[in-house]
Amino acid sequence: MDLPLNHFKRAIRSGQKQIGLWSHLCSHLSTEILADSGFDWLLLDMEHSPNELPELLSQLQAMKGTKASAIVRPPWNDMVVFKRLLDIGVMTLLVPYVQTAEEAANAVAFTRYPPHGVRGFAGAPRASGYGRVKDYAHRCGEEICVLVQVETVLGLQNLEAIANVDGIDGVFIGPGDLSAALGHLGNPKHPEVLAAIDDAIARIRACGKAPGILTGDETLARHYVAQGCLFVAVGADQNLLRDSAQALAGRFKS
Ligand SMILES: O=C(O)C(=O)C[C@H](O)[C@@H](O)CO
Repeated sequence: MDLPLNHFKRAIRSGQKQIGLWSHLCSHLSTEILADSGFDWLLLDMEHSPNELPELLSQLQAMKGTKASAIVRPPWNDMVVFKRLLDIGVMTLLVPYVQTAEEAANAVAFTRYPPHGVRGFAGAPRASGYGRVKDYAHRCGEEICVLVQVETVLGLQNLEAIANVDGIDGVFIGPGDLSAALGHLGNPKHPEVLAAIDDAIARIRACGKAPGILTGDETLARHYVAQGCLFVAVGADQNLLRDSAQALAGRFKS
């Protein structure tokens, strides 16, 4: 068996935009439906959704063979969590709350086997096709993609240092947390936040790395694509479900 290719990593490396959807629902059934809906990637969230390893594994299985790439956001920049996610076959990680180059370098090291990093070795994990991918241990670093999330003032100050860390493939700006950090909690469309995001996108691009973002506002999403964001989440599954369920009920009950 050959090492599986990371289509998302290859796409952002070659400058192709990737449109995604944020997934909070923690369900292999809804993930299976979403994965064949036309999105390039789905973000399976462990930071702000009640996803644990068994649910996540079912969602990865549901996405197998679909056109959408799985990106997993672990709850924290944590070696042990990364090791378990990589073993079950996660190929792309979005690491929250990275503020310094050192934290970015740690995130990369957690995904690489020695001597390039500190990932613990498992004999035949799911990621290696249960041992059928013979060169998995030596080659997996080529396909593993590390995206870091910058969402604080300190992170913005260190943006170039973070983006330039070897092994960092992209930098995602967290508009929600960044707006809070800039004193505009709950208002990611405040002019100061929008200006900071545009500036960050340009700086990430200047480092030759892929910028990414999330917004449910279609006009803003198109603006971010035009600014050069290469991976843009344009909505979230729980909001789609909430809005369409509420609208359907409303049409009959009002
Ligand atoms: O700061 C942000 O914005 C994010 O990190 C995304 C949030 O977690 C959330 O809006 C996802 O629904």
